Amino acid sequence: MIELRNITKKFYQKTKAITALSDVSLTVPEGKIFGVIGASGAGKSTLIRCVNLLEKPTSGEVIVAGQNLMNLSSKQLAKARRHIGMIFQHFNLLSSRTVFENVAFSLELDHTPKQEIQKRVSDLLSLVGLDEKHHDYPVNLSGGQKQRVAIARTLASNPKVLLCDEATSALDPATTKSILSLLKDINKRLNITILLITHEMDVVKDICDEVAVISEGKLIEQGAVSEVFSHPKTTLAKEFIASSLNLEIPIDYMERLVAEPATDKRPLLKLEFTGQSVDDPVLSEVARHFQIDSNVISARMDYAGGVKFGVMLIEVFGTQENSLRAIEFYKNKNIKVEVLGYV
Ligand SMILES: Nc1ncnc2c1ncn2[C@@H]1O[C@H](COP(=O)(O)OP(=O)(O)OP(=O)(O)O)[C@@H](O)[C@H]1O
Repeated sequence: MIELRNITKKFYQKTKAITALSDVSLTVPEGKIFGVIGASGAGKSTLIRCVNLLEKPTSGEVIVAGQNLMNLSSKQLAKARRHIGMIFQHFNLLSSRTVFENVAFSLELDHTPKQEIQKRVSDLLSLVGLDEKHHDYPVNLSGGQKQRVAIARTLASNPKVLLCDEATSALDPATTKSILSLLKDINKRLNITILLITHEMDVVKDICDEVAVISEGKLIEQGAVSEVFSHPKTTLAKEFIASSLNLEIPIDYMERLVAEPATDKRPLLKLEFTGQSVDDPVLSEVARHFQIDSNVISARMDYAGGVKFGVMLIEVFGTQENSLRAIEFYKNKNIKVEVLGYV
């Protein structure tokens, strides 16, 4: 549904050329959700803006729904863009129009009959969960509600493709979840292909089928989410995965933590489960084999694309010799073990 072929984008500032994208190629199959993740300045916004030619690539091809957008006249491009919806981090609603009028805007421009507009907008507002808000103005809505209006507005023109430019970055975690689940729902129900850019691995984990990692204008890794989570090849992909598994040592453990073993102290271990870790009941196996008891201090286990991964802090009770054997056992199961200290 979306194909970028060898896209390069250069910006020129006086005599200086900045290469924002360098030979980027990606394919998003129909009905899929594809995420592009990268740090600030990596080229994400430029990439997504190239898909509807808000930025014209310096070279390369942009093919959406079988049409090579680079070859179209401006009139043809305007028509093709109607099938490419876009939502933004800061919603971009018209503040002088009500929720209803914002969603109706593109239909009015199209001279859609009034009755039809009434029905279509009501259906869309119902779809995004805003039945009660027809006559409210954007200023009186929460961030999540504003993004729902923006989604309804873009759906009004029956897009085949939805581009999401950091659509949840201005929202709190709970609202982010609800908007992501709305996007997933739209993707499934209306078979709309979604390309999103984000700097948060959680967004990718929650809704994407496929992911590409962008760094300094280049796609350095891409594949199915399960594949990238289970076998990340680049350091950057590993860092993004680790960032979605951030676990901190609780303060009272931190206060007791020392670097060296002592008779009255127990090891505090961090166990990291990746897609390569063996999916066995390891805590109870360690208890049985090595007479080691484990106290789980905190844990964050998750699934992405059918792969279990996560991180766990455990306090280990047992002899020093058995603790070392348990650590070896975990390592043999491809679980990454770090001795954080002794508590
Ligand atoms: N209009 C422009 N003129 C000159 N340079 C630009 C322009 N737009 C982007 N750039 C440069 O291109 C590079 C990529 O920028 P881009 O905004 O695409 O990154 P990003 O990954 O979206 O970053 P962020 O997450 O901070 O928005 C940066 O070095 C940026 O300074």
